[in-house]
Amino acid sequence: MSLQITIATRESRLALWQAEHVKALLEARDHAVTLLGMTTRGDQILDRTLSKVGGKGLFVKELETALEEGRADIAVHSLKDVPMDLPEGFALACVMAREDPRDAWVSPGCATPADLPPGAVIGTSSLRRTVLLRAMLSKMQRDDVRIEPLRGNLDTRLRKLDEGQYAAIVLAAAGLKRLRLADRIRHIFSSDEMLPAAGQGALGIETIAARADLAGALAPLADQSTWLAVAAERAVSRAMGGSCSMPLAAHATLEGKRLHLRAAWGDPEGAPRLVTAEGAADVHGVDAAVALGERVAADLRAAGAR
Ligand SMILES: NCc1[nH]cc(CCC(=O)O)c1CC(=O)O
Repeated sequence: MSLQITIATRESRLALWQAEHVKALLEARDHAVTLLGMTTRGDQILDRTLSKVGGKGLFVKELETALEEGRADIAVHSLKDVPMDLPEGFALACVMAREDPRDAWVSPGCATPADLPPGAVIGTSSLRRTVLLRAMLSKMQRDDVRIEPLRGNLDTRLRKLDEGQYAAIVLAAAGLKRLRLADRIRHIFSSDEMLPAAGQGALGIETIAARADLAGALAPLADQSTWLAVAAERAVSRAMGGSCSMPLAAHATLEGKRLHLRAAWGDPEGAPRLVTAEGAADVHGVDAAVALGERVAADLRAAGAR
């Protein structure tokens, strides 16, 4: 059955690309789709790091209000920005196939961190990237390198790099690839070098939980392997306190039915060291993926993560 579907979306270039992507997929199945663009608190606060102003919920609240008031039917999110527990009455109806989950190094002058000149400044505001970079730089005996805050949408961050405020910045490869900015990438960190954030690279579609009428339209967009991987990753985050503003990485990969999960935590104020944990399990459903995530989180805590 063909439906009339309105998509609530933020208005950054990346958010609009993602909403247009979902629109095209739904239109290909004969649904009539309209976009409802909106500005969120998270888009307006550009001068402070997100963890200090309330975290990622800031990017989804206004979209949820539009769903609640019936102004939109679905909201498209970068899954990384979606809180571990949605407010009562909302559901993550669909997780789509993941883009590249890794982090990218963007720098006009330095092919990798090893090329950084003395005293160089790297830009990032993510606590996860900060603790992972600190650990990496410490191993390289590069305590001279500074890591400084970098906020704003992708274009803003690239502009600040081009203006010379930073020697390099670290961004999600997925966002750069979606906006055809992959030519800016000098190096993609392997997950051994820099473990990705829970949900990085995946898109999630949120609805009011009661909207069973949308299930048929959304089912063809869902990707079961991504769903299992991100369920495990998000279970680590939830078990570690649920906050998205944690210096925490969690990344899972599926080989057949075998789900491998790794997690890392670093103390932003402490020594530049990482606490890590990993595990694997045969998964036939989301419960086993979540159980693996909880087990790895318990190991991470036992190893000293807070
Ligand atoms: N926090 C902002 C955000 N949310 C999702 C992405 C990238 C795309 C993705 O992970 O799907 C980004 C930009 C970045 O981290 O560089």
